[in-house]
Amino acid sequence: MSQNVFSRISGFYKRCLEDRLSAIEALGVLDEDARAHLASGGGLPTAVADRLCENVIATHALPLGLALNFRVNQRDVLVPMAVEEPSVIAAASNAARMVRLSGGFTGEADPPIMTAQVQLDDVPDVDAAASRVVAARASLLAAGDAAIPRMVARGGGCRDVEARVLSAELGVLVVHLYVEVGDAMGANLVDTVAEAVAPLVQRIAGGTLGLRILSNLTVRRLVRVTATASDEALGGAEVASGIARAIRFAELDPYRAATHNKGFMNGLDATAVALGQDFRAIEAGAHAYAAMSGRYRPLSTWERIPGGVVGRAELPLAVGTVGGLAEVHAGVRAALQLVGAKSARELAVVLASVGLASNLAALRALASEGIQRGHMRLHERKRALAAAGSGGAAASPSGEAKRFAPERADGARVVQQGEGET
Ligand SMILES: CC(C)(COP(=O)([O-])OP(=O)([O-])OC[C@H]1O[C@@H](n2cnc3c(N)ncnc32)[C@H](O)[C@@H]1OP(=O)([O-])[O-])[C@@H](O)C(=O)NCCC(=O)NCCSC(=O)C[C@@](C)(O)CC(=O)[O-]
Ligand SMILES: NC(=O)C1=CN([C@@H]2O[C@H](COP(=O)(O)OP(=O)(O)OC[C@H]3O[C@@H](n4cnc5c(N)ncnc54)[C@H](OP(=O)(O)O)[C@@H]3O)[C@@H](O)[C@H]2O)C=CC1
Repeated sequence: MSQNVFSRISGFYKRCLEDRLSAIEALGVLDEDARAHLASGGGLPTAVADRLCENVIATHALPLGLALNFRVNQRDVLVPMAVEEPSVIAAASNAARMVRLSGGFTGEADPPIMTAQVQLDDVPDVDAAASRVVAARASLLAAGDAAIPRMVARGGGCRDVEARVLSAELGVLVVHLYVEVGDAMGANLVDTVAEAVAPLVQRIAGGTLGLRILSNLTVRRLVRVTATASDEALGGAEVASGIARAIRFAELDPYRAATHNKGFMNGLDATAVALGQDFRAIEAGAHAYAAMSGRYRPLSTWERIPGGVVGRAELPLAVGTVGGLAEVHAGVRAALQLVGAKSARELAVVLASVGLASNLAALRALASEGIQRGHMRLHERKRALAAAGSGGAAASPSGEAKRFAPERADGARVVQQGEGET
């Protein structure tokens, strides 16, 4: 399968659904199963669903769309998003188009190091116990590695030990084991390590054993991305200055920072859902990191530079290209093929870039015309559907829900065959 896609497909949204799918199939990034899955409308067989969680009675669908125009570390990327909110995909595509004119997103992710926590209470002389734990580093790493031999064989495993005294008075000691998890998100692997090393940790430190679980604040698994956009692409110097002023607002005010970060997570979460990632874990880590300085802050900044703005974001991001749903959900497999990330680290950089794009699109709109024109124009289509009732089937003139084509501003239905890519 080819991975040399060209993600700048102008006017993609004006085509009908079948034409969009054909255009993507023609790129050659999907295998036969993924093509068949998407051509059949996606979804999940109930027999598979019945194995994924408990008490299953049906499946519950979301639209799957593609955000376009992304270029990340010199590679064009198609970004699948599973999301119900209108304008999220359009907005990310819009900002990616602007950033692309300045060369695209660049970024790097730390090695995939997860954190296992072991809690001990009532530890006598807790500072001395912490020193003993650190001194026993080699045997703790070996005990952890022994619990995950296949991960060690593929080059991962336990890397470091840290002892944190949370309360000297109460003798609360928490021991961290840092575990490299390859291309997995790693939660189950790390929980295995936490439970395996806990008895040894207790023998070394004393006290009463408590929880043995990963931390979702994966501070040794950060991703950093940056992007620039020119005044011209943004719609003028005033808009660019407005974006930089929006950052000052978010830095000064947690009420604004929460909305800023919601906008940042818009496309990131949608992509994480399409890719079968644990979005609860991603959200927990991102917001905990945003508050790490003691004050809740924006996950991204945009700074004025001559002729434009430069954006930067840093956040913990534990995602995987293997494990979780990757082997069992045909839609997730198709989404992973569309993104084409070769490793968990590469995937993390793509996801953080999507976050920065969502953030830029929202700030550009907020700093210029306001959010409502673009957002509500797309929201209206949903309202029309709701007014027509019965989830869309009744709204389609042919009675065929799948043949839904977007409406242009003039209300005409648009079905364009063979529209050229630019
Ligand atoms: C909505 C747009 C993109 C319209 O923007 P526009 O200026 O009308 O777009 P355009 O016609 O100039 O098209 C530019 C590009 O946008 C994309 N695009 C344009 N229209 C579509 C569409 N229908 N479907 C798919 N893609 C679309 C497409 O890539 C297109 O390129 P082209 O294909 O023409 O070469 C713009 O107004 C925008 O970016 N708005 C931001 C919307 C947004 O952020 N929505 C998120 C929900 S609001 C929220 O939750 C967060 C918030 C706002 O509270 C966060 C915060 O406060 O920070
Ligand atoms: N707080 C949280 O965030 C929690 C999350 N979870 C859930 O845990 C799941 C994620 O855990 P995770 O451990 O990633 O998933 P899995 O349990 O699916 O483990 C990953 C699997 O991938 C296999 N694998 C194959 N190739 C590789 C490779 N190159 N690198 C790494 N692993 C490879 C591993 O094989 P092998 O066994 O041979 O090593 C392992 O079986 C998610 O479903 C999440 O929702 C669970 C508990 C808590």
